[in-house]
Amino acid sequence: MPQNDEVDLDITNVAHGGVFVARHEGRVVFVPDTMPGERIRARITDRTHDSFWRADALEVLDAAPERQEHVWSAASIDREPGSRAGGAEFGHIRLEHQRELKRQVIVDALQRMAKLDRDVFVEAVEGETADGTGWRTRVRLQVGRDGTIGPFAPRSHTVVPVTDLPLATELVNESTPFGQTFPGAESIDVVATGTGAGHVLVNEAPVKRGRRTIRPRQRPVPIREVVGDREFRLDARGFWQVHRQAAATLTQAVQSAVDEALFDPRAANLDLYGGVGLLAAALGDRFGSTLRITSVESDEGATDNAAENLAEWLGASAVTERVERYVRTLAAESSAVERARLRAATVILDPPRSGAGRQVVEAIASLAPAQIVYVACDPVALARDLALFAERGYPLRTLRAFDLFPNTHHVEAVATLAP
Ligand SMILES: C[S@@+](CC[C@H](N)C(=O)[O-])C[C@H]1O[C@@H](n2cnc3c(N)ncnc32)[C@H](O)[C@@H]1O
Repeated sequence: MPQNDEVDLDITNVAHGGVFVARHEGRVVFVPDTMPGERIRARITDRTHDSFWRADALEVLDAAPERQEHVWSAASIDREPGSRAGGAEFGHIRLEHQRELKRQVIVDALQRMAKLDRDVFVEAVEGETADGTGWRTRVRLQVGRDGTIGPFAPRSHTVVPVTDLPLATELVNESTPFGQTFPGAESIDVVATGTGAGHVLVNEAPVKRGRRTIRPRQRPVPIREVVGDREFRLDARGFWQVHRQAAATLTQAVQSAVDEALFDPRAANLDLYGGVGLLAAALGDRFGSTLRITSVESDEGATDNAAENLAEWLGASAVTERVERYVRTLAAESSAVERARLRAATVILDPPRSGAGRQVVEAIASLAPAQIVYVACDPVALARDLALFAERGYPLRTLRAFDLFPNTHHVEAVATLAP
């Protein structure tokens, strides 16, 4: 019989964030490591919210037909919840069904937040492995008090030592110093480039000086990545798409998301949250040498690299600025000529997980561009921003989704918006 906080739960739905939904005593309970259609034994771990509780899955009583042995034994439900490795929340679900659940999360977010009845197909990337392993080119491992490295257990700061990283590429696994300790460090990043170089970067812990917390300055580690025939320079610690096929997949997706009829290479095109210029280059490769585009990014090192990566387009430039501020200034201070160029523009938008938000959406919409291509790594933030854009005259035209993060709950989407 279940004891104390232990309950038997029927799992009915998938929720955003890698957890699943059950009901208990009239409340929603969020549980990881299970899936819809299962009956599980769970332990309630968090009763602090009125509207929902959280629980850990302890044992599967009735398994769904889509359950498989976890692709990463370190994350298996056979382990105590606190010693399961985080970062592979869907690894116990067959890959096809993971995509179906991601589809449901997107469709649900669009319905709830944007009042849109829209289906979407979650596409596998070209050359994906049968079990969705071997794709991560970048991994951050946390360092425990004793210097041990590993991922955190989900929703905790407990480091789980591991001996392999199945989601990562072979080169990441070969480069990872499993079993070594890094006393005093906060984390290590293992980066394997598409050009075949493996890097281990040690991130020193921040130091306290009085009330201030000072992050040690890290020297840049220049690396190269290749997409098709094009080479990109970047810092190993800087942003780069994580799946070995992600940069190529998003390059093609953005190229085909742009409506040629609405595209003007000489307009004041924008690549917002531009990183090292990947998506500006995607437009340059599709629309040619006359392309005019400004890539806007808050990280100065990335912008320096973007300027070099985009050097072959005379009309391309890279600006270090927060997007909120950049678009607000454009909206407030552009001359009549600049405004006309902005009205003809295509705006690419690839924000971090939190999305663009109201301020950025309002400023972009007030520029009245010809079209917007929104690249999103969070379906809920995307749906919220789509609602804001639709209210301002930019309804959703096309939507594609890509499984760029197999065996995790994450999913990427590319949307085109136009009046
Ligand atoms: C999802 S990445 C996209 C990068 C690039 N489009 C690519 O595909 O490689 C988001 C980028 O936005 C930058 N960023 C985050 N918040 C920002 C902000 N408020 N303003 C400008 N850039 C920001 C990050 O440094 C990061 O490079």
